[in-house]
Amino acid sequence: MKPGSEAEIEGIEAEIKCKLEKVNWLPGFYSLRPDILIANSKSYLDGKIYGIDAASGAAVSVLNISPGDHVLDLCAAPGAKLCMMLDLLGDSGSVTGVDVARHRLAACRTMLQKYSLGDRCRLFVADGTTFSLAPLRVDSRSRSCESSFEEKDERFREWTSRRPWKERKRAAKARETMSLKSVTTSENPELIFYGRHSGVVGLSKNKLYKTMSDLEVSSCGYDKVLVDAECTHDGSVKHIQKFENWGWTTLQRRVLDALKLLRNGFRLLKVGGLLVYSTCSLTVAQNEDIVEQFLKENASAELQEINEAEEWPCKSGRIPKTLRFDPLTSQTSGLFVAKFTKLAA
Ligand SMILES: C[S@@+](CC[C@H](N)C(=O)[O-])C[C@H]1O[C@@H](n2cnc3c(N)ncnc32)[C@H](O)[C@@H]1O
Repeated sequence: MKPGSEAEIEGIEAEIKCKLEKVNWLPGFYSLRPDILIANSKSYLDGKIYGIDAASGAAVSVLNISPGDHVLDLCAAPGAKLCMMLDLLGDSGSVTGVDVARHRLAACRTMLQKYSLGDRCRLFVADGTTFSLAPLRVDSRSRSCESSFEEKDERFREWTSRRPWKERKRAAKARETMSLKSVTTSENPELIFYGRHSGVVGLSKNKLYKTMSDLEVSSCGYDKVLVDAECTHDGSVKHIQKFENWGWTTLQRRVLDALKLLRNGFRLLKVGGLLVYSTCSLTVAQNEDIVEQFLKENASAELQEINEAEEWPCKSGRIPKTLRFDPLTSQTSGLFVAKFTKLAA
């Protein structure tokens, strides 16, 4: 439930004709009978309730988002976790959402606008395995992270969905080039949304597209990173049919992509920051094997205990400190969660 809407719970129950049962292990979460459809209800359309699996909510809460955090969501679309992160962030800090699928990220933008949550958010269509943009730290605390080069290029005005004709033409051309090359690595990520307090308004393009050196990342990188990697979705009953039709090659590709996403997410994390890696797959190949390989490669990565999980209806993964939610144990979709911190080199 959107924070602040709890007071209206009786009205919401009356409207959707169903009692909301508190999920007693996850604050702010309520469960509904599976036959209740909320998508057309007024409460949903007014943004008082969202539909998000409790295990996904748990993965976000593991990040321990606090006001002022600069958060990176490397696989953001369609955006349920991103919305929850923005809700937790309050009125300082920022969330940068990245996704390689433009149409999915556009749906995410619609959701942000529907829930009026986009104020501190920016969305980029980009490949998360190579994304390199720094968070925009505009508060006095971290001014030293800003570059001091002279800016001569034009500055971003407030976001409007009605883009000037010239700008739309430029964006369409950029998309065309991108699809021709079918890689985004050498191109600037495509900014498809930014909120009034995301740090983008008033900024020059040079500054927005400034990438971070490894040295800068240690102090100016993101405070929190979520890598909710694309997987074979076999932990979700809704998607299980798709998994049956996919083969060994799909699995191998997903494993490789997930490892690359995790590596890059971790590269962009500042020292002392937290990264959560999650997938909705139940396979060891997409979960524990990746964690194991990643820890082998990264002496500065430390797997963290998820203390909250003592109260949660989930099991330990095959590697201690990792978690697995599954439909039987947790009455949620399947989800694997691992939490890392970055140690000083
Ligand atoms: C499991 S979904 C993410 C769900 C999302 N976190 C949420 O809560 O709604 C995985 C997403 O990863 C995106 N993706 C796959 N490969 C990617 C890549 N290399 N870079 C960025 N996004 C990628 C897919 O387009 C998909 O939207």
